[in-house]
Amino acid sequence: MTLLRLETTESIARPVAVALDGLARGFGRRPILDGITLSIRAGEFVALIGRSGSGKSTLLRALARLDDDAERSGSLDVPAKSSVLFQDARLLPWARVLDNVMLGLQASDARTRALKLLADVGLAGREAAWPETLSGGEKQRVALARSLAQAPELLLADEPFGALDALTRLRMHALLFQLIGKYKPTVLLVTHDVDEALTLADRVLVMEDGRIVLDRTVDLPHPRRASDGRHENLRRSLLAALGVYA
Ligand SMILES: Nc1ncnc2c1ncn2[C@@H]1O[C@H](COP(=O)(O)OP(=O)(O)OP(=O)(O)O)[C@@H](O)[C@H]1O
Repeated sequence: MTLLRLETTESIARPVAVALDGLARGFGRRPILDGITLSIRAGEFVALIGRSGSGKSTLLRALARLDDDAERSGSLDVPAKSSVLFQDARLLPWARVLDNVMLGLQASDARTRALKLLADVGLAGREAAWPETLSGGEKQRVALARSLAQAPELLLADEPFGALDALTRLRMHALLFQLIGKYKPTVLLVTHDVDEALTLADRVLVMEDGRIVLDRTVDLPHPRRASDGRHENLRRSLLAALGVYA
């Protein structure tokens, strides 16, 4: 009971990492984000789900400041240090694994840091490998190591496991959860997968037509169990918000 009260106090005290106020984006006057107001606390793990075309990637790109081509209004406050993890690992094919992870690192301890991150993702000993010799899951491990090596305050992940087989995806969930616990960035994960969102996130947002139509806290202990009744109820309400009735 005491522990519960302490955790609640801590979450209230945590500073806001991401603040959006009336954020709107469009292309050629076509509105895609329709005035989103949202705040995410430091260290919070937020999953964003929604139908295809609802605007999830557009929102993520706005947070990553990768949307110079869009018509824009509203305000956006995000941490200076953020990293983006995409569905494809986007490794440089001409650079070995270690050099891929060290890419863009300025600090004198860049090599040590990259080696540590590669060990964290289970790729110790593969530092000299070329990207083309890695499996899809291994490539995403390198991409995850590269993202975390930047010590991001905000990790933005756009369907990072979408192209992986089901078993590899489950293993990546466990790895991501473990590393987020260790490095504690704020996370926004875009996914189509309600179960992925419920396995990992503290909070799930459902997006539709450029708006957040549902914002649910996932107040369930880890590891999350689909057999838990509250888990199942939450799953159903998220699916219903997506227009799917289970
Ligand atoms: N650079 C762009 N120029 C024009 N239209 C764009 C651009 N980027 C996105 N859009 C449009 O914005 C809408 C939302 O796209 P977005 O990629 O954000 O959706 P999404 O929810 O991430 O979809 P999915 O789940 O299929 O990836 C789509 O209709 C898309 O065509």
